[in-house]
Amino acid sequence: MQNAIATIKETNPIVLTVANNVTPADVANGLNALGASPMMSQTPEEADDMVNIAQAAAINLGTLNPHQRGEMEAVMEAAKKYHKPTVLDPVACGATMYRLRVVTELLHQYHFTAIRGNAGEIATLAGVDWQSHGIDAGEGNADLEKVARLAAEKLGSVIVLSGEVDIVTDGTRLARLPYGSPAFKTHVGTGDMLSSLIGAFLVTNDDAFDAAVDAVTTFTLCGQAVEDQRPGYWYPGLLNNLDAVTDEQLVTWQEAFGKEA
Ligand SMILES: Nc1ncnc2c1ncn2[C@@H]1O[C@H](COP(=O)(O)OP(=O)(O)OP(=O)(O)O)[C@@H](O)[C@H]1O
Ligand SMILES: Cc1ncsc1CCO
Ligand SMILES: [Mg+2]
Repeated sequence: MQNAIATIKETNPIVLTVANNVTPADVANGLNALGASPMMSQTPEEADDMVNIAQAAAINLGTLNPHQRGEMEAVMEAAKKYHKPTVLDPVACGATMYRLRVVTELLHQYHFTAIRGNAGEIATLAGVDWQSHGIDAGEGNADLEKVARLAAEKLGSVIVLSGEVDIVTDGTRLARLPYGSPAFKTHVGTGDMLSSLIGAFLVTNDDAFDAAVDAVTTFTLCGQAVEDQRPGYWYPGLLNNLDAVTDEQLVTWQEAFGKEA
């Protein structure tokens, strides 16, 4: 979509996030700065109503527990019923047997429009050998494009494999997006923010691949364009840029920061 950012700022789509308990404020403020309307809930009893009024839903596995799993299922049931786009953030899904079992079962039960994770998380979903490091990507020598494509083919979702270069693929189309900066790694939860922001962009475009490309491009350029990249200054700068960014500004930044990926 040509005017995805303007559309979000004009229409304020509600993005329901089943958040982890580490970064919910970051996710809410990131969505809010861009112009979307964040909403969080932990109660299965209201999941149907919540999804009904939301335009998209994001599920974050960060601090998964059995109660929250019930909430995730209730939200996904409602998303199916109301035809709302969904995003999964499979935080550290290979780190424990419990997470691996729950994510495997969730992916059997439900289809997600998009899935956003780091290399370790997407490799786990694709069934590729990789040494994750807790919530971080860790190390491996698999070809990340192949890993992302495999996951997309296996799950039928748009995959966003984030990192220094972000890879977006629906199994057929593939984009390598080179924007961003090391500062992203200094703030815990930038991945969680990106996952819920993808939810907002999915509302602007029926083509989930294009929507995910727009989301990644917007978020990473807003972070790269911050003048002072020191951790204590960078994060407020990121929020300032999400607040001020326009579709035109994005093109200007893309031309200024453009590099081969
Ligand atoms: N080395 C890097 N250079 C540029 N951008 C990066 C780099 N590493 C991560 N990013 C950006 O940081 C954001 C979060 O991606 P990352 O892969 O770090 O997620 P994550 O591991 O799930 O993070 P978190 O656990 O903190 O939520 C993405 O927008 C990505 O483009
Ligand atoms: C630090 C941490 N632990 C579980 S979730 C989370 C936030 C990053 O996803
Ligand atoms: Mg993460």
